[in-house]
Amino acid sequence: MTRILLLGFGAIGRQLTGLLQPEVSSGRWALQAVVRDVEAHEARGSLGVELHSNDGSHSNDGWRELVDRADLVVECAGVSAARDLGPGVVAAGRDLVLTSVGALAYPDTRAKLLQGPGRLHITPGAIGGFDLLGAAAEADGLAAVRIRTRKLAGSLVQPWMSAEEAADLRALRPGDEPKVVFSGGPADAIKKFPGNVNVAVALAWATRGTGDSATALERSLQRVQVELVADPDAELSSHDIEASGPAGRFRMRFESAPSPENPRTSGLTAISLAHTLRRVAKSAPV
Ligand SMILES: NC(=O)C1=CN([C@@H]2O[C@H](COP(=O)(O)OP(=O)(O)OC[C@H]3O[C@@H](n4cnc5c(N)ncnc54)[C@H](O)[C@@H]3O)[C@@H](O)[C@H]2O)C=CC1
Ligand SMILES: O=C([O-])CC(=O)C(=O)O
Repeated sequence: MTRILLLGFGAIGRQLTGLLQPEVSSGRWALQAVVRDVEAHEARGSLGVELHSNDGSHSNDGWRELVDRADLVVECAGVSAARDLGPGVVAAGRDLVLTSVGALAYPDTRAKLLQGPGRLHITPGAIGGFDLLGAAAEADGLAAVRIRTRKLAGSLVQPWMSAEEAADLRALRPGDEPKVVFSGGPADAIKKFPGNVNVAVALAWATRGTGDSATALERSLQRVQVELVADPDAELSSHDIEASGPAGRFRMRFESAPSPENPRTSGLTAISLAHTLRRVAKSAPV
């Protein structure tokens, strides 16, 4: 039996649990989840997952024991939790699947996550096409990589915004002009919108090319250009990717229904994560 420990049991963790029922009900996989407040989660239904509470600190004994007993840890809690708790997982020799890929944009976290001995696996999440883009990047075939993400305005409101900025976003109504809320690189984007642009860092990871992973990712983060748009007409969250260079010109568009539990998150993310887990479990590289 493969013991999988979920860090976080929100929209992605709960949808993932449903998607993994074939493995769970056959007894091949067992799921546990670390949450902030067990009682609150039990009130929503634990979906058969054994829940444990965590005070958010990596020195918590309960958390360390759970990690030691797991075969695989799956982070789906947010960039901050990934930065706080992810490095300890790989240091303990456990494989970690990262959903909050934005954690890799922070050089100190990146160094620890890539240091091992546990292996780090990155889910493509809400976007895809990484096989082709990765191949082109490895052949030095890409010179420019761009991603434009559109989401409903309300899902882009952040705690650091002024009351006026937040109110302007919330006031956008269908038919109003879309508003660009960020334009720049993935490392700045993820600091400002940690729950919305993990895909931009994942795209930088996918197109990092060859060589030492940490150095290659840093270079790639400089190349990727991100635009984040609040779109009052966006029934679906969308990601438009454009990459070009000596290998050619590639355009991809991903549109997916937002998760009913968390409108910041595309429903496709958990679907992609389930696929990543199945590949990791078979030890195929993802
Ligand atoms: N790679 C991708 O394409 C995408 C990545 N994401 C990432 O996935 C994260 C989770 O997304 P959702 O499930 O939609 O968010 P959510 O807010 O619905 O669920 C996250 C859960 O994790 C819990 N949590 C946070 N810190 C914790 C800790 N230290 N210990 C235990 N539990 C903790 C929260 O209380 C919450 O219940 C996002 O914050 C984002 O970083 C989200 C969408 C796409
Ligand atoms: O789910 C999405 O559409 C993308 C997202 O939130 C992220 O990358 O953080």
